[in-house]
Amino acid sequence: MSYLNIQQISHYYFNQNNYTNALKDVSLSIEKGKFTALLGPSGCGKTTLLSIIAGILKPSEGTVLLQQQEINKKITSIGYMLQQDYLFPWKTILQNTLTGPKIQGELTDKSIEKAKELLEEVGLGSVSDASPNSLSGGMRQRAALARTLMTNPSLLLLDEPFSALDFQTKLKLEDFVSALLKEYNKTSILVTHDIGEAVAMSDEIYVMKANPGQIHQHFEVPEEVRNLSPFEARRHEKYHELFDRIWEELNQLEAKSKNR
Ligand SMILES: Nc1ncnc2c1ncn2[C@@H]1O[C@H](COP(=O)(O)OP(=O)(O)OP(=O)(O)O)[C@@H](O)[C@H]1O
Repeated sequence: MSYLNIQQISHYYFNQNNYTNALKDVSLSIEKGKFTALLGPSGCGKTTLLSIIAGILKPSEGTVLLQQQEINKKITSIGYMLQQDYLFPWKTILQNTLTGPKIQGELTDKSIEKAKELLEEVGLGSVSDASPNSLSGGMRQRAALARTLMTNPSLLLLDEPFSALDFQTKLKLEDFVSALLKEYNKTSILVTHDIGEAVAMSDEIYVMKANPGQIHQHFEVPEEVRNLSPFEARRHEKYHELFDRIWEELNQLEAKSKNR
C-alpha cells in the first residue's frame, strides 16, 4: 500500500435544486517523499480534491487513506501552503512561526529554538522580530512555509502558493521550496494551473478534466528533469518535451469541452 491512497472518490455539491458532480471516481496513490502536481482547467475539481485529502470536506463516495489511516478533521499531520500566506499582521515573524505549538499548548524553549532554526533555514533569521507587513511577498511565503514545517506535517498541500508572486520571485521561491522539501523528505501535493511549474517541480503529474472532475492522464517527470532544481529544469530539453505534451492534452480537452 502507498503512503497516500485516494480510492474511488466522487463528490457532489447540492445547491437548492441543482447539483454539480465535482469529482467522479478519482483514484490515485502517492509514495512517501514524492512531489505530485494536480493540473487542470478551472472547475475540474482540484480544490475539492485537496479539501477532501485535507479532511475538511467529506466525499460523497470513496475514502482517503494516509499511512493506512482514514483521513478525518482531527488529523493534524497535514500542512498547507496557500496562495495567501495568512500571517497574523499583529504578530512578529517568530510568533507567527510558533502558531502551531501555541494552539497545541506546546510553547516550550525547545519549540522556540526549533522555530528560530527554521527561520534561519528559510533565510529569515535576521527578521524574526519584524512584522509581516514589513516583508516582501516572497519573504512572507517563506515565513508561511516555516510556520507549516514547524508542525512537522506528514503531508503538505500546496494550493497555488506561488500564483500571487511576481515571476522572478516565483522562480526563486520554487527553487527554494523544492530544495527544502527534498531535504525534509516531505510528501507534497501541488495544485496549479501552471504547466511549467508542475513539470519543473514535480516527480509526477496528474492532469484532470472537468464536468465531471476526473483524472485524465498521469505523467512521470523524466529523471533528468527531476534531478535538477526547478530553475535549471526549465532549460532541459525533456522539460520542454513534457511541457508540450501536456499543453497538447489540455488544448484537446478544451476543444472537446467547447464542442459538447
Ligand atoms: N461549494 C460549492 N457549491 C457548489 N458547487 C461548487 C462548490 N465548490 C465548487 N463547486 C463546483 O465544483 C466544481 C469543481 O470546483 P473546484 O473549485 O474544486 O475546481 P478547481 O479545479 O479547483 O477550480 P479552480 O482552478 O478555478 O480553482 C466546479 O464546477 C465548481 O463550480
